[in-house]
Amino acid sequence: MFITFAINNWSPLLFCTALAILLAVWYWSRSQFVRLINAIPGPKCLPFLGNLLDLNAGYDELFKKFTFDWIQKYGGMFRIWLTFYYPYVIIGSPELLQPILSCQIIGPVPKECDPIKEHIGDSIGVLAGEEWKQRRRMLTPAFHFQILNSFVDIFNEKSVECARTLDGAIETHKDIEFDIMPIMTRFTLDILCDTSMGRKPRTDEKKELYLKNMEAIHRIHMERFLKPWLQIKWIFKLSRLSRLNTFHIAASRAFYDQVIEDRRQLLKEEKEKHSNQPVAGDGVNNSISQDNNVDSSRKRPALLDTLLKASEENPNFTDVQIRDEVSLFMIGGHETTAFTLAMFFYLMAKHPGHQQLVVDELAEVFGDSDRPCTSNDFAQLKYLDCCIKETLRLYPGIPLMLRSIPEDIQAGGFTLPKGLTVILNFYATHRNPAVFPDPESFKPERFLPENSIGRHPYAFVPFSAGPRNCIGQKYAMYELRVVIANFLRWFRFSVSDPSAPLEVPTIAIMLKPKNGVRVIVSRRSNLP
Ligand code: HEM
Repeated sequence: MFITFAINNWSPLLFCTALAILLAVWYWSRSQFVRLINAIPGPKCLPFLGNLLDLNAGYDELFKKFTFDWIQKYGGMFRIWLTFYYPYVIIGSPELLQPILSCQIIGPVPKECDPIKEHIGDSIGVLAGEEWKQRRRMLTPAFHFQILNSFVDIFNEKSVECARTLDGAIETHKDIEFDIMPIMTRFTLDILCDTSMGRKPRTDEKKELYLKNMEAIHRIHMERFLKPWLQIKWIFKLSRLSRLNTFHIAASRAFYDQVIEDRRQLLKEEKEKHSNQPVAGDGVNNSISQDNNVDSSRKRPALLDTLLKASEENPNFTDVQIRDEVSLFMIGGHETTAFTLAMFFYLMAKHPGHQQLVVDELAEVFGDSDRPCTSNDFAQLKYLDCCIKETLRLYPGIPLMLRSIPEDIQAGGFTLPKGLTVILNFYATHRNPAVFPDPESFKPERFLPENSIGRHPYAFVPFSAGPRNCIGQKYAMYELRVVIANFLRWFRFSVSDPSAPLEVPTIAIMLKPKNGVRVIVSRRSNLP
């Protein structure tokens, strides 16, 4: 009786609500925005659900559809609908990437990045427009080549330390494959802490804790990407994941705060010491670098100094903003390089002929000397550079990038309307057979100058391209060259079955090896 009463009394209201929703959907579906998106080819959509059922396939299946099946079927660009309301356009060809990446208007990051924002706050990675420009201008000097040159010593010192760790692993595993990814991750975190923050994290325990927090945060982000309802803030807040997220973010922030406090304290002490001496040029960095009585790690200008100096000059640049930048540098700067190093050694192990060519080149440059690698050697390490590029082509650490279209953009005869979220697929772009024939094969020769003539400038974009490209690109290349030049002089990498197909990594915001990066490591020569 109650139900009959409710239906009788509420049915006009229900009817009107349903009609209003249908009208809104009809109006929306006829809007210019939707018509422009639907002009782009893509898989068939169901009413209201769009491609939701196609997408309910797990990361690996979805990544395959985005990278191979649909990109090939629809010719480098396709659209999908998450229900009738959320469209995405996936782009995987150089010609179509160019107008988006080269756009001079730096738009806001898409709403899908909100979960990441909770961690990296208002750092350069999420700023837009004038704010982004100012921050980029402020941070760029931190990557000046003189500063990068001063980091080469750290790359060399840390290489020796990591080589000792690898020696221990060789001893334990004795000619059997083992996963080098954890060793590379700790190694690049150590390097980043020394170069960016000017002091390594106090204990291995703190480092381990930090890495565990990062892993947990990544897992939570990925779960939120795959489950659209978890992107609705209030629903997420009710979930157990939200409490875990808050816990892990707070723990990683405590780590960053400690690093910042340590460096600030050190700078203060140095400044006090120098208060009676004249200071030339750029205050903070020089006051440290001119002191010959302090140990070398204290003398080096750290990337963090740029931020601390900016906060001294501009009180609007707050401690929270410094911490946000530190968090982005820490995330963007060590996992990407760790993954690239591990995949490089894996590819060398799979291709002993190519490994030998790099070793021969190193012998030409270094002879029998065990001297450290310097930036003056880089120009001669041509084949090594080709191998690094081929590794980044096959395994770009950041395979997919989300961008919000800041103004209507023409691409491939279609209009991408302002406000649309596009997914730039670097993984697919790097596997375009028209640009890179036999794309799944490791062929470093593709990057020899004579074989690169006429290649589209957006065909190889592991560090993205255009105004918002990776600010740490040169830093990463310096680090990769020095570490590889050292390790391939000291170690030999191999696998038990070179004919097995190449590893297909999974995606967890960045690329991630599914079963670790398993290689056999043996000694080639003594450490210096
Ligand atoms: C192999 C190593 C690396 C790869 C493949 C890589 C890749 C990328 C890519 C694709 C982007 C663009 C992301 C976007 O716009 O959404 C980016 C941005 C960025 N990267 Fe890297 N990166 C690497 C190393 C580094 C290092 C070593 C640092 C710092 C020390 C760094 C710091 C940053 C920062 C701060 C941004 C944001 C730039 C901005 O928004 O203006 N990266 N990186």
